[in-house]
Amino acid sequence: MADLNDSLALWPAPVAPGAVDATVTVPGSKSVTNRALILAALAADPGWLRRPLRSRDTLLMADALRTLGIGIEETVSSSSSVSGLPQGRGEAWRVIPAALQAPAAIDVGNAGTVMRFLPPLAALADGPVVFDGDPRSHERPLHGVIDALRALGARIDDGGRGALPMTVHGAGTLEGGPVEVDASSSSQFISALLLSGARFNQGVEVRHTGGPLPSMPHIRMTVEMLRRVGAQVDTPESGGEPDVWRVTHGALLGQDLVIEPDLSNAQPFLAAALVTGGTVTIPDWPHRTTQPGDALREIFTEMGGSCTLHDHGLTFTGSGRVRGIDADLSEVGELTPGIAAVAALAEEESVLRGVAHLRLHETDRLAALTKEINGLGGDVTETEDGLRIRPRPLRGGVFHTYDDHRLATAGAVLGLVTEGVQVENIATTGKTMPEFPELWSGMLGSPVARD
Ligand SMILES: O=C(O)C1=C[C@@H](OP(=O)(O)O)[C@@H](O)[C@H](O)C1
Ligand SMILES: C=C(OP(=O)(O)O)C(=O)O
Repeated sequence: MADLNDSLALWPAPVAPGAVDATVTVPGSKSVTNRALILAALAADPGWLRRPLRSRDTLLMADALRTLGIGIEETVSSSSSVSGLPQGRGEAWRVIPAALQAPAAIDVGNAGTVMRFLPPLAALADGPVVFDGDPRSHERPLHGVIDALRALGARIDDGGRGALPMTVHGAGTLEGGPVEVDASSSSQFISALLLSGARFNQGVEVRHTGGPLPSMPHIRMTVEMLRRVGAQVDTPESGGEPDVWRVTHGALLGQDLVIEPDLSNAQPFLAAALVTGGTVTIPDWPHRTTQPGDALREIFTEMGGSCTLHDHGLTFTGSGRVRGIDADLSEVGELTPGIAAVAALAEEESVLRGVAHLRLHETDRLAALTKEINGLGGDVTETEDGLRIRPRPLRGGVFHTYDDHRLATAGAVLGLVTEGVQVENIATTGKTMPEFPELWSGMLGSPVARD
């Protein structure tokens, strides 16, 4: 698969001149921003998103909602309107809900959140909504959303593929009610149905059937954000049945929400501290959060660092030693590429488990990490549900990224301590962090390296 991409630009990954020592302000969370946009669009009154992430995935979501008739106005708000926000960082989106318009055509790019969270909302529009995206979006699982919406009363034309492209024939309302979904290939099936569920006539009761459900923190994020806008949500954790989530029909409130920094996008910077024996501070690290990236405090501590959560953020310090890890990453799958990069630089073997579903992410992440780390001289083997990584001295070479932002940042981490790593298409980080090259150079105290 690498050869197809060889024509894309190569980015010479900078080698760290020594232990890094930096403060890195990470942009807003993709997962929180795209949930907040959906909830604001479905609310009974206007709302605000402060410090939203502006990246390919969130701009696709905002554009799609605009196409459906939702007003989204961008403003640069002054610090006075949000207490505690420094001047100049207060960009905000004002979201003005409206009746959902169709016909409409939506580009999902390769954003799981867009391709899965929007179809339930489109079923509430009055007419056909066509969904399409990058070639990879046709391969990513969507059957859970399609089958569930059909069972809840929607008409969907997917040519029998159970995947994109497809047309959701919105009827203005959706009956809703109980539905079974096998969400073992993506937690986003559950989140998608819950996010719009309060607007279905009977609400929604989603029962997961099938193998282990990945990415539980992301489902908790959905539940918590729904409750914040006034939805009544029953969950296994609140005394309900295992694997069953229920959202009661009702109006959602417009809210004023400050988006947390994206802790999964903080990962490469924390990894930089770990592999160089340096220190990185991430301002505004939340003291309580549902983001899976919060698990990095524990995971990277086990891998050799230490951290302090203080009033201004998180400070993470590497010890100069990088330890191997044996970890079940099913709850935090999106952290796997970054953990794999660190593991390739460790002193002992690592085994990463519980992440078979990563084969269906932006790319087949297990195959891509194996091929690319081994291409630099590493020793990675794919297991049934993850990776076995035996550290070996690495050498320079091209690190292909397969349009996967997290492969690109993983390559940058390897390049910090390996001369001559060239990351192909660093611009693919624009999916969730367009400013990655600048932030990386800034962390290293050097001018911006551009592809
Ligand atoms: O709901 C979300 O915002 C996400 C859920 C997870 O998806 P999967 O459960 O498909 O892994 C995660 O990997 C993705 O990056 C974001
Ligand atoms: C899997 C990811 O994204 P998506 O929302 O497209 O599923 C990711 O960001 O690691």
